[in-house]
Amino acid sequence: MLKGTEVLTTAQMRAIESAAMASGQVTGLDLMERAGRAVADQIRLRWPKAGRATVLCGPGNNGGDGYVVARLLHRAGWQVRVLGMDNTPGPDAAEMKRQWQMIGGIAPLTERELRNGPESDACVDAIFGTGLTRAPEGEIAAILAHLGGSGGRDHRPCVVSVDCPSGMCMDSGAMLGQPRTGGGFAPHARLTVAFDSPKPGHLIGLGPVLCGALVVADIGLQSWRERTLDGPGQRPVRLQAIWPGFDIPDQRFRSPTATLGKHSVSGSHKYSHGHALVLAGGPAKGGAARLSARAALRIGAGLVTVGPSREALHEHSGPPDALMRLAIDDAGGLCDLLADKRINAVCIGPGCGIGRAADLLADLLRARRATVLDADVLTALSRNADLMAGLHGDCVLTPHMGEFARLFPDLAERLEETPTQGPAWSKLDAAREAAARCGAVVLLKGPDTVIAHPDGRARIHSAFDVPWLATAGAGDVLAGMITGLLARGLTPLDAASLGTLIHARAARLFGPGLIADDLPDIVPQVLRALQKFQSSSSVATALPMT
Ligand SMILES: NC(=O)C1=CN([C@@H]2O[C@H](COP(=O)(O)OP(=O)(O)OC[C@H]3O[C@@H](n4cnc5c(N)ncnc54)[C@H](O)[C@@H]3O)[C@@H](O)[C@H]2O)[C@@H](O)CC1
Ligand SMILES: Nc1ncnc2c1ncn2[C@@H]1O[C@H](COP(=O)(O)OP(=O)(O)O)[C@@H](O)[C@H]1O
Ligand SMILES: [K+]
Repeated sequence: MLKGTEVLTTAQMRAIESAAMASGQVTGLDLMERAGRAVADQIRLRWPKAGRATVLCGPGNNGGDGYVVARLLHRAGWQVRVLGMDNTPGPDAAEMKRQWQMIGGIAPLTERELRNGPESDACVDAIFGTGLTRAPEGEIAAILAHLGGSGGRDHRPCVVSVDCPSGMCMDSGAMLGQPRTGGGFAPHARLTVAFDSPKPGHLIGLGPVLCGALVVADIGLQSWRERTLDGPGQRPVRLQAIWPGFDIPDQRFRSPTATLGKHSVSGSHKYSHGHALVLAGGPAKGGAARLSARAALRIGAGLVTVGPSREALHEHSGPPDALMRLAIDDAGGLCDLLADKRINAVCIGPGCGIGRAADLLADLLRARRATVLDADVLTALSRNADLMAGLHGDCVLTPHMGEFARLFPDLAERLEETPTQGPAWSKLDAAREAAARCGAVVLLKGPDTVIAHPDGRARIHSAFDVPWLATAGAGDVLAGMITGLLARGLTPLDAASLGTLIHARAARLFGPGLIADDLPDIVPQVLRALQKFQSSSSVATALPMT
């Protein structure tokens, strides 16, 4: 079952399995038996009454897992039909195949056999797992296309994928040989059982859609995971998932009795909770910045000031009354204001206007405050290499894919290419490369959000279940939340991660019909829930291996 929030690349997973087997304490056969058992157990959990299963076994160890599933389901009273390949797999899979052959036969793994065979309740997809290197072709491609029509939507069986939907690159969530946007052949699983830890592809790209429900099964590799990944020569940076189980990164934030900076709670006051400045734009542009400012207040910044141009100041006179307003005419005015060191976090971009954002940014960056850069300022940045060079480690950039393409066109182009080989270039790779290039935290938005730190640490948040979050102004609210958390003293990576988590949880709590204005006011409910269930939220982390 899902434990912790660590995300592993397929290379890391292989290294861990090899280390476990090299220790002599566990064999490849043991691991395969545990993997197959985990899948069979999940099937039996969902179909407590023995049914009919078709098990599709590929040429490698993923197929080996499939033969284990077939044997265990048969033992549990299921009617099992196996389709397999006429090849000689590695020794472990060969042994599992032999054990199955003592029970039943193996029909050829062809689309015709699959289509013409008796109906089944579950179709176990054990064709390819982490060993996929190129796009499936011919017969296998035809089988995957056939499975793509399943997922329980018609009379065909529910697909249960072993480790991943076959054909999917587990490092990127892309289907090899198919467009990134989907639409080609791909098995849509009802359930995917992955082993030890999720891989990036389960959480980004097409992965969350293709995998269906994801169960991560423990196959007893934890101690080798720690030794392998934390051992000598490894970079101490990890990839994490932000999801239920994600530990809130900062004690200061989650506990009302905790300390904040130097101040104990008994001596704490609004300034010890930080002062956030949200830079707004000219007339008729105030809404976006106001959304950000409200979110920063709700998430717990001690004070929030919104700073529009002088001629727009009167537009900001409405509620919330807790919000302070101050005209900021130009970069000089901003510098004067930032002489007050208590202003410790700034949000620039939402509703700011590209020209004004460009005018203010150089001085803002020189002031070295924790800064969230969103919307218009990202466009300004993309047009000015000097501004880009001024970014620093306390900056968080929050582009959606369109803004990202303006900032890093070459990285975005690579993401458009149809991948033909695994591991395919991914959104995770793109965000990491961007963060390393610009020296700031990059939060690349979408239903799959990737947050990357220049040192290689990265976090993934999947919000495929809240499509209603894609609504005008939701990004402005997110920028405000992160700014508020920066004001509270969280690091840029943690503020971006926690902001993303709270943002999606607020949307989930509200449900369909959400507009961006609703989000800040749901935050208190989310905060209460987070404090109550400190270890029950959702962010995934990946470890780059050198
Ligand atoms: N290594 C281990 O110890 C364990 C592995 N396990 C299972 O083993 C899987 C990985 O096994 P493998 O490394 O054997 O890899 P796979 O079983 O995923 O497939 C690899 C085989 O498919 C071939 N192949 C790759 N792409 C192809 C394509 N497009 N068309 C045709 N053939 C293609 C490869 O040449 C290789 O023969 C995991 O996903 C997991 O299911 C589990 O049993 C747990 C333990
Ligand atoms: N399909 C989706 N499912 C869930 N969340 C999404 C989806 N598309 C976008 N989001 C999220 O919604 C927010 C939209 O932000 P953004 O694109 O900046 O909108 P705006 O500029 O209108 O504020 C981001 O947090 C993004 O991650
Ligand atoms: K599979």
